[in-house]
Amino acid sequence: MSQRDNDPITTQFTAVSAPLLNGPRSACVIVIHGESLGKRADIEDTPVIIGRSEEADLHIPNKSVSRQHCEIWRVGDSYRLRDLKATNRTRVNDEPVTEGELADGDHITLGESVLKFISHSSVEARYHEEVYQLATHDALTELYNRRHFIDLVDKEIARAVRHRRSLVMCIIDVDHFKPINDKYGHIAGDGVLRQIAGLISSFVRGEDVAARIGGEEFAVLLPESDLDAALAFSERLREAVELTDFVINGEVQRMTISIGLAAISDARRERVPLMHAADVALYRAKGEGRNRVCVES
Ligand SMILES: Nc1nc2c(ncn2[C@@H]2O[C@H](COP(=O)(O)OP(=O)(O)OP(=O)(O)O)[C@@H](O)[C@H]2O)c(=O)[nH]1
Repeated sequence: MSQRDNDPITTQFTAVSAPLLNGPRSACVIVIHGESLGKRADIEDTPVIIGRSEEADLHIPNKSVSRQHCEIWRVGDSYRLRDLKATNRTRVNDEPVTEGELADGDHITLGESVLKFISHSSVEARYHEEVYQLATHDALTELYNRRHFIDLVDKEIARAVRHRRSLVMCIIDVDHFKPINDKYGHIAGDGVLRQIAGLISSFVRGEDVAARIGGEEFAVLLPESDLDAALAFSERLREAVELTDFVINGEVQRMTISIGLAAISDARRERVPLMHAADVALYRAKGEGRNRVCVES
């Protein structure tokens, strides 16, 4: 170490770390106040619709926001906003607008929510992205957390019902997990949960939504899957966990999971009955001996 390194008044050179440079490259809008805080939409080649509708590109589920409140699109190097005849007219920097060009840092007010327009990659955009990541993901497994999963399930159910598409909920619970904690400790238990989450991630497709919804409970929502496809997915995952060597403190342990499945139907067009049905199936899988997949028809 040189003298300079020890000098408390010398500023040390710091290379800008990669994550800071890898922030969003396009313009984006970020919710900075109100419902959906931290949510972001990038504005690329297609217009971005912001509103309360579950199908809006940036979905803000608050009554003060119209179903389709405003849209933002790119024209060459500039970005424009148009109010979509919202009940609470869109305001930019507190002025009501019908249509106009946006400038970096503009505040867009939609009812009780405030969004910020950021025209290019910036440290601030990265900061908001990290806040959003923390708010929506489970720190241990990096899967979605329960709260965000619930938001996404509501959105996917609305879409499936509207387009008359199938959708299946899988609830996954680790079998006899408590003895692992008791024998090896909580930190080793966390490692097992991370490994199981990794297996779940490796089995899901791009449109599937995987989350950790409780201590040793996970869920996967399979849009556009019927029960046969969901059953095949669940069996593959169950078998992969069963065949995995979990090395804990140098000892090989085998683990199993139980899975409950339920598809949307006329009686299950909302999240609560759908998740309840998958839970009933999971409970049956546990009761019938664990390490199995059960379906609630
Ligand atoms: N390591 C770790 N353990 C957790 C976490 N969250 C919950 N647990 C533990 O998960 C265990 C769940 O135990 P139980 O609900 O009795 O279930 P189980 O032993 O898996 O038994 P079955 O589900 O009936 O097969 C408890 O020991 C909890 O302390 C966590 O974040 N990390």
